[in-house]
Amino acid sequence: MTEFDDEVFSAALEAAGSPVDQPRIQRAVREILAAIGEDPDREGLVETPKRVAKAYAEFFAGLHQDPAEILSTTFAIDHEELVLVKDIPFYSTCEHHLVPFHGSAHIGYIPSAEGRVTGLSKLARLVEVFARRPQVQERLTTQIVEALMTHLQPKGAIVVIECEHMCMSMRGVRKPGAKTVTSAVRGQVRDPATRAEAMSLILGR
Ligand SMILES: Nc1nc2c(ncn2[C@@H]2O[C@H](COP(=O)(O)OP(=O)(O)OP(=O)(O)O)[C@@H](O)[C@H]2O)c(=O)[nH]1
Ligand SMILES: [Zn+2]
Repeated sequence: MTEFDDEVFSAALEAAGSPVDQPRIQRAVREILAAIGEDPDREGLVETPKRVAKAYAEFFAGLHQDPAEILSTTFAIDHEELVLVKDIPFYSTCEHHLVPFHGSAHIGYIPSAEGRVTGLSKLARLVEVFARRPQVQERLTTQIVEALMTHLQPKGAIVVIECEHMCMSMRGVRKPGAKTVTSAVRGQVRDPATRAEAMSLILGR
């Protein structure tokens, strides 16, 4: 967790009066500790249910945030071609195993005919809204591109996400380092030349 994430999400949770039921999570975590054969009352674990509840409120804060609000700030700029923010790092939680998957998102769009664009940071915030939920990578990718299309009404958009899934690294098949890449492309970015330009900008390190 970077300092940036900590700062942004603690502030967001406080402001929103987090609707995550932390006492309920605490009770469940205490049960899990007992179920694995640990002593939930030993010194090192006594505060753990509280810490986990707080962490879960942060991991799943996106369930209570509205993408429309994030993309509501737009301004007109005379730019009719691709705008791309790449290498946006993020952490999400696999909905099958409740362990992290993490990696980078790359988001591009071609502004609407009126040249309405949003602030670049809003694209990174959009990733956080959908990543901070129980997720699968394909849905995360689609939700981001659909939110862009709905709320910015651009001529087209592309989202590419590259992740390592801890459920494939630390358990199960145990293949650390394996990367999953997903993409979703809409509107004019589907045009082969535009799509190729976007992909070369994304992949050119
Ligand atoms: N398509 C997709 N699959 C995912 C994602 N995250 C986790 N999975 C997969 O979800 C599947 C769940 O499979 P199950 O057979 O129900 O669960 P499991 O017995 O824990 O599976 P293993 O991981 O193979 O041990 C696994 O193959 C995971 O790799 C994701 O974001 N997208
Ligand atoms: Zn998983």
